Amino acid sequence: MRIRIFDTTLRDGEQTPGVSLSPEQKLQIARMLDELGVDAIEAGFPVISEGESKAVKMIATAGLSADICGLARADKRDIDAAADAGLDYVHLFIATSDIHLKHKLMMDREEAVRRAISSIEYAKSRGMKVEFSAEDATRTERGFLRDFFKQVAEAGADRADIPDTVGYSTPAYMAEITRDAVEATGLPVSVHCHNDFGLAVANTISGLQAGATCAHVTINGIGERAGNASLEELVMALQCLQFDEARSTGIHTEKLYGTSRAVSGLVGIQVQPNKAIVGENAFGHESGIHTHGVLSNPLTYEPISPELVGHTRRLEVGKHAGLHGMNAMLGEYGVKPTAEQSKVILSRVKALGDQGKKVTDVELLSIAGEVIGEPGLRRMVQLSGFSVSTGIGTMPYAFVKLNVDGKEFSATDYGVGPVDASLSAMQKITGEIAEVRIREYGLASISGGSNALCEVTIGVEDAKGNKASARSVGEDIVTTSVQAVIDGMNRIMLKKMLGGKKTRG
Ligand SMILES: CC(=O)SCCNC(=O)CCNC(=O)[C@H](O)C(C)(C)COP(=O)(O)OP(=O)(O)OC[C@H]1O[C@@H](n2cnc3c(N)ncnc32)[C@H](O)[C@@H]1OP(=O)(O)O
Ligand SMILES: CC(C)C(=O)C(=O)O
Ligand SMILES: [Mg+2]
Repeated sequence: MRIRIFDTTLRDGEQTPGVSLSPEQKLQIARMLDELGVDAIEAGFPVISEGESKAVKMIATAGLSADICGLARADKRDIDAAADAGLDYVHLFIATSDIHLKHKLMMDREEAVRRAISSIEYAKSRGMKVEFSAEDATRTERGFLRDFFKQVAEAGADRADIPDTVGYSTPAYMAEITRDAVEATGLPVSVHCHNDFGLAVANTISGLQAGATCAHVTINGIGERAGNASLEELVMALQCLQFDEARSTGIHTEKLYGTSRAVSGLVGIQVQPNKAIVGENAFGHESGIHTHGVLSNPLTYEPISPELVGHTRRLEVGKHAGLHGMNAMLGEYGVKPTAEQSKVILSRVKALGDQGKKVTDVELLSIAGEVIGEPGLRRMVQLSGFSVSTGIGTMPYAFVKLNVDGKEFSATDYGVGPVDASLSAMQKITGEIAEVRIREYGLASISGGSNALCEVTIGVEDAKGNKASARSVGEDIVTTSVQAVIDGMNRIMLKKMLGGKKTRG
C-alpha cells in the first residue's frame, strides 16, 4: 500500500520554540521537500502574520509537485487568509477533548461540532479541499470522537486527521481510534503524532497499520515540545522493517541525510548525534567487536546501508577500539603497521581514551608514526601563539602564530566577532602555505550554563579539491574553533602526504 507523506516541517516544525523562518527560507525548504518526494507540504498558518501569508503564497505558486496546504482554525478569518494566500487545500482544526473544550475554547461539545461543520462548509464554499483535525483526539472521549468524525465527513471534509496533540497515546490505542475514524468517516485518514513520550513514530505506524493512509511528519522530528514523528525514521521503518503488509512512500531516501542537514542549518537546531537514520553516529562505530563485524559485513551492526539514506559510515578509535578497526583506519591512509606495532599503537590509543580523551584520526596517525618510526606521520600544523581581543565599540582582532613543519608563520586580522577574526587570520596563513580554505563552520553548545562545552565542526578544502572535516570540543568557543581548523589542516596535509602510497610498515 502507498502511504501519503504529509510534511509539516514548515508549520508544526516551525512552531518549535525559538524557530522562525523568512518567506525565502520557507520556500527554500519547500523546494527541498518537493525534491525529497513528499506528497503534501503544510506550508504554514497564513493568518498568523504577513510574512507567513507571503511565504504560503510563494510556496503555493512555486509550481511544486506536492499538494500545498495551510492551517486554519475553525474561524472565517483564518479560512479567508488561507484562500487569499492562494491555497486550494486547507487543514482545519478544532479541539475535541474535554480539557481543551472547557479550559481553552470555553465551549461544549455541541458548539465544537457546530463550529467544525460551519468552518468546513465555509472552506468548501471558498473552493478549498479540507483535511479536518480533531485536536487532542487521543484525550477525547472515544464515543464523542467517533461521532465528531462522522459529522465532519457528513459536512463535506475530504480527509480526516487524528492528532495525538500531546503525545499521550499508546500504539494500541492509536490503532483503536484509527479504526473508529476510518469506519465513521469512510474518508482517507491521517495520523499526526507528537513525541512527548518518544512514541511518535511507533504511534504513527500503529495508526497506519489500523487503516490510516497518511502520516503527518517533520524533518528531524522538529515541532512543538518534543517534536513530531520524524519523516526519516518513519519512512525508513516502513521501507525496511517487517510488517503484516508492505507500505511504501514516494520518498527518495538517498536525499534524507542532505535534507536533514539543510533543514537543521536553516532552523538552527542541531541534529542529536544518536538520532536514528540521520544522526552523525547513526552509522559510526568505535567498539572493536562492532568495527570487526562491520568490516567483514556491515549488516552485522548496521540494519541498513548508510548510502540508502545518503549518509556515510565512519570508523573511530578510542578506548573501545580493537585491532581490526584501527588497522582498517590506518589502512585508509596507506599505513600498514606490523602485528606487534599495531598492539603498541592500540595500547597508546586506549591510554588516551582512559584519560577521557577523544582520539582523532590525525592523532592516531601521529601515534602510528612514532611507533613505526615514520616521522612524517605527525601533526604538521601546531598552534604556537594566539591572542584575540573583542568588546563593544571596538573591532574584534586576532593574532595567530602557527608552526608548520618547523617553520613559523603569523598573521593578524579583524572580523565581525572573535571567532571570525581568528579564523580570518588562520585563513591567511593556511591559504599561503597550503591553499587551504575553510568552507564550512558549525558551532553548537553541548551542555547548559555559562561554562557550557561547545562543539565546533569545520570543513576545509585545498586548491586541488582535497577535503577534510574536523570536530573539536572545548570550553572556549574561540580556541575550540582554532583547534578544529588546525585538526582539519593536519588531516588535509596528511592526506596529501600519503596520497598514492598504499602500504607501509
Ligand atoms: C496544536 C497546534 O499546533 S495548534 C496551532 C498552534 N499554532 C499557533 O498558535 C501559531 C501561531 N499563533 C499565532 O500567531 C496566534 O496565536 C494567532 C494569530 C493564531 C491568534 O492570536 P490571538 O488572536 O492573539 O489569540 P491567542 O493566540 O492569544 O489565543 C488563541 C485564540 O484562538 C482560539 N482558538 C484556538 N483554537 C481554535 C480553533 N481550532 N478554532 C477557533 N478558535 C480557536 C482561542 O479560543 C483563542 O481565542 P480568543 O482570542 O477569542 O480567546
Ligand atoms: C493543528 C493540529 C493538527 C496539531 O498540530 C496538533 O494537534 O498537534
Ligand atoms: Mg501538532
